[in-house]
Amino acid sequence: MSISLSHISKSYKKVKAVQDISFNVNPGELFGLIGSDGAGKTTIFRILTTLLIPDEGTATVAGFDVVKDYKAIRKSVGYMPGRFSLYQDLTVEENLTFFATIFGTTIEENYDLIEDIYVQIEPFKNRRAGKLSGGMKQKLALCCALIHKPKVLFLDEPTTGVDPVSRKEFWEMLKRLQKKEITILVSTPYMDEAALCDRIALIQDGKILEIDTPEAIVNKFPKTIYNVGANNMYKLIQTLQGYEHLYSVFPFGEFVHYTDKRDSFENADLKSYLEKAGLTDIHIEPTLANIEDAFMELAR
Ligand SMILES: Nc1ncnc2c1ncn2[C@@H]1O[C@H](COP(=O)(O)OP(=O)(O)OP(=O)(O)O)[C@@H](O)[C@H]1O
Repeated sequence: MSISLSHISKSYKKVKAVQDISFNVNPGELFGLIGSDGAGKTTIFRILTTLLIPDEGTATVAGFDVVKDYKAIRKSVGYMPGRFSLYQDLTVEENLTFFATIFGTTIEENYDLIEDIYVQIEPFKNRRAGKLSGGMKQKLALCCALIHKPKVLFLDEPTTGVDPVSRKEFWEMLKRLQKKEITILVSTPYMDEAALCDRIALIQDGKILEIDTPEAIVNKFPKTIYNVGANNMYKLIQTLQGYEHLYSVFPFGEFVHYTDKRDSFENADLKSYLEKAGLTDIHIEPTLANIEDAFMELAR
């Protein structure tokens, strides 16, 4: 097992940040921690990277105990924290040299691991990190986390605040790194990114709601979902919330995702209810559940 947590809990005074968390990550796996702000993701990362001691439970990374073997872990892992991992006043090249030096290595020694990513920021190697775009900062931070060839890579919300094109490129980079036998634990609040992981843990209020492959989590969704659209989205949601057969309704792009309490749902019933409320251009059709639907259902 590359990462193993067993009944980990941590509180900050009265705030129970994580409660009784257990999961394992297999060698070479790309494992996602999926949850919104305050779910406890950063606390888990800080425990696994030995920056925080858990109140209860045990955890190992690359076979080392996070409390007893903290020095060995620090040498074996790469950590890209959500914010502030770069020295803003140092240039791109100086940041990378700094991280290589503190790990007793050089850029040349492990260049093959970062080459794909570094070539994209090399034209700006003399620019200060503080003057880079979000996407470039993220690539540099990833290079810095990789420069000592870690066995396990921790990426805490690496794509938050990054544009959609850079996000896509970033995930393609992670897939390539995975082929180089690096185990990756990544957190994200973006549900579309969850589908790109081998397995995910859905986390809310410091507790795990579910752990499985993204496909299995979606397949377990217990109800048929309908895409419902109409001329006025706000009024549509309000009207649906007043419908006696409603089970759930969530906005989803140009439609809402609607589920019904009944086993035998009739399109026509819902359509006439919406028409009576004055809505027009009504559209109702079954659709497939996604991770966000599964998350909402588990969080109910
Ligand atoms: N140093 C601290 N002191 C007090 N409370 C804290 C501290 N750090 C985190 N918390 C609280 O613990 C809970 C979990 O926070 P954590 O940062 O682990 O979540 P997160 O999922 O990483 O979210 P975010 O993306 O907002 O960092 C939150 O309620 C947060 O407010």
